Amino acid sequence: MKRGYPDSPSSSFGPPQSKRPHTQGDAQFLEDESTKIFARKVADHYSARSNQTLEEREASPIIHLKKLNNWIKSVLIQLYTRRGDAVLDLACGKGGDLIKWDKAKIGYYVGIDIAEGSIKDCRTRYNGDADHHQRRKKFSFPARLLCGDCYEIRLDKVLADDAPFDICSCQFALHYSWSTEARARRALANVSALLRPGGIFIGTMPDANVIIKKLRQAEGLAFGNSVYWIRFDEEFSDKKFKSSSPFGIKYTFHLEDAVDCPEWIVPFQVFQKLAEEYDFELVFAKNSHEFVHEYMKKPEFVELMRRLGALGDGNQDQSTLSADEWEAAYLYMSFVLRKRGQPDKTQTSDRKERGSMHIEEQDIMYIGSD
Ligand SMILES: C[S@@+](CC[C@H](N)C(=O)[O-])C[C@H]1O[C@@H](n2cnc3c(N)ncnc32)[C@H](O)[C@@H]1O
Repeated sequence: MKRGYPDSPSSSFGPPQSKRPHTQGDAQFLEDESTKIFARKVADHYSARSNQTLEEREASPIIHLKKLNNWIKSVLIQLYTRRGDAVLDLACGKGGDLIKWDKAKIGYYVGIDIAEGSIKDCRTRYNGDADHHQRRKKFSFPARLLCGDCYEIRLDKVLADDAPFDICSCQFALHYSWSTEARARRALANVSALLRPGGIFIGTMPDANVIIKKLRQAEGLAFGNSVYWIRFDEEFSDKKFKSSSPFGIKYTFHLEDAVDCPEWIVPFQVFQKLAEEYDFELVFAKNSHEFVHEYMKKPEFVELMRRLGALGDGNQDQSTLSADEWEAAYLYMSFVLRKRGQPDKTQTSDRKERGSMHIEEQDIMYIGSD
């Protein structure tokens, strides 16, 4: 078996090192502190991003990429959600997917995010007054919002009455859990504990194989184009990644008009093995380019793409993704995991929905790690 970092999907990063000896005392304290500092940095970055007006959004240099990513999320949601499903939206952000869930006719929604500003925006959007120009009709499902670190806190306790969920979605956010093994495990343990047997975990995250390949092709430690750049820390100057330490591989990611913060590589094969430990089996994993090619073969998703306008409407609007946006899309992949087991059809859910149809500011629950 090839050791080291995988360049191709068939290579392996080696098994997760669950028994890796932890550094003791001061070193452990410093590691914990720096993990907290980075989590705060990520939270502050997203919290500070204000809600854009429709005009500002349309003027974004990556508007077509945003629309393409919305199409990918919509496809995932439409493929795996059934009417009445209870949904856990991990790192829900400003609630950009609320309309998608509404279209899928879900029955209950719980959204959690570490960024207070984003959760507040999500509340405003859910209550129906997010868009300055458009007051949309009320959402048809009750919801609950929480603010906290999903990769630190045990959510099974916090959400004991809301579980089990039929589907969990973590869009463009799971990589923030790969700063340490403990956080990556907490993320998977949380999702596994809250999903029902047979429940589905969908997500989109950076494609480690593409990023590492581009790093190795680059002259230095940075690469990118007019819409994004990625820069690795000096400690990775040899561009070699040990299979024994697949966590904490940090880089800085800048995406025009969207992201500017530390992120972590998620070697997919390690992720898959780790997920198996938490009772997940892989349904599929696809780079965004492959995803587009595959689902653009289906007329309903072609029509959805036309309506969202990522590739222009094929009619008057000929505007489409730029080559640089298409290259940035290549940095991402989507995955679908299924929690092992069969749903118990004889048993009705004993979930006590705690959401409401209108969320007051004081209804947002702030959760800490104790
Ligand atoms: C790129 S945004 C995606 C938001 C949303 N899922 C979407 O697709 O529109 C990443 C989100 O992850 C959230 N996030 C990052 N680390 C987190 C953590 N430890 N716990 C909860 N949310 C986190 C950020 O605050 C941000 O809202």
